[in-house]
Amino acid sequence: MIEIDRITKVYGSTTAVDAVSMTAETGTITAIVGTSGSGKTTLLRMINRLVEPTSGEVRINGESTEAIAPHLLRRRIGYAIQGHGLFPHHTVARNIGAVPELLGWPREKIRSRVDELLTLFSMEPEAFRDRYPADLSGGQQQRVGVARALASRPDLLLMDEPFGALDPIIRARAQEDLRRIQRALGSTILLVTHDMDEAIRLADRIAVMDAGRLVQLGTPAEIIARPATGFVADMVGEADRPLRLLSLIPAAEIAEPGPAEGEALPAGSSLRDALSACLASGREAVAVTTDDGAPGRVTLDAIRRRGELV
Ligand SMILES: Nc1ncnc2c1ncn2[C@@H]1O[C@H](COP(=O)(O)OP(=O)(O)OP(=O)(O)O)[C@@H](O)[C@H]1O
Repeated sequence: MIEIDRITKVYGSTTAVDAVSMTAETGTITAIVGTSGSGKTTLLRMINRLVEPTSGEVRINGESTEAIAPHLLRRRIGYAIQGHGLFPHHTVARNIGAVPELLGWPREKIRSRVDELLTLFSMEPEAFRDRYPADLSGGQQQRVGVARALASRPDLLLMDEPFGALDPIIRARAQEDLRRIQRALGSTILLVTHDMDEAIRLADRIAVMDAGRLVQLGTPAEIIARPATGFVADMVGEADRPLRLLSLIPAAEIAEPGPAEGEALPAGSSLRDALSACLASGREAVAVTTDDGAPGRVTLDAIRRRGELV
């Protein structure tokens, strides 16, 4: 578990981060969201002590980070940033193996870890391990950057706008990959983003920052349905709130028995997908497959009721 306890950073007359407290459970993704200058990056960098806090404390599995030398701490905490920060003159394998090498892992163990991570990221080890960053696409470089941050099985992975430089299609794929890999490895991730859609898609919990303060911490559904302040409501986007809520609810959850015309929605579709399918086909209901595999349907009326915010 990660515990952040009244952490504060003051620069001259600016309080960049103002007594922020929050916890993140092991094996979860927490997204830190806020407008530019709200203190997200400063908060993240105080966790691995790239920025020294003015006051307050961070504990990782009960151990205060103050008690650990910063260079040792950073070997235990992965860090992935926008634009990946790969070493250009090192191969993919050396980039991914950089921290295990510092930790003195045996060569064979590093090699098998590199191959395991490349495979997890859908990059054939034979084809990629000896390439240099310049010979990869932007999306591949980004995957190698995240693989490097995960290589030593860190207690925690910090990510600062990791997908910021990617185009929307590659970005959506990178988000799906991250979620899949995070589940497979059970990693604990704190991720900074200014993109509320990204936070909603990826995070178990969202922390909203405004002017250095934490203004709300909750699940995506809580943040959308009950924004704590006008600022949070603005971040979610007033007009988009019902659609965003629908995107979090599986269609199977409100499926009812009965026939519907057309092909069934793929398993795992959300109510937003169901709404879209109804609108596109001009039908009042769409066929879905329920969790127990039986045929069912979701009606426009049911979607409308579920999307109400009051
Ligand atoms: N080294 C520094 N010296 C002085 N002020 C700083 C320093 N680093 C950050 N700040 C100030 O602290 C505040 C928070 O900055 P921070 O970079 O944490 O915000 P952010 O939410 O990550 O913004 P962005 O999304 O634009 O990266 C800003 O007002 C910034 O100008």
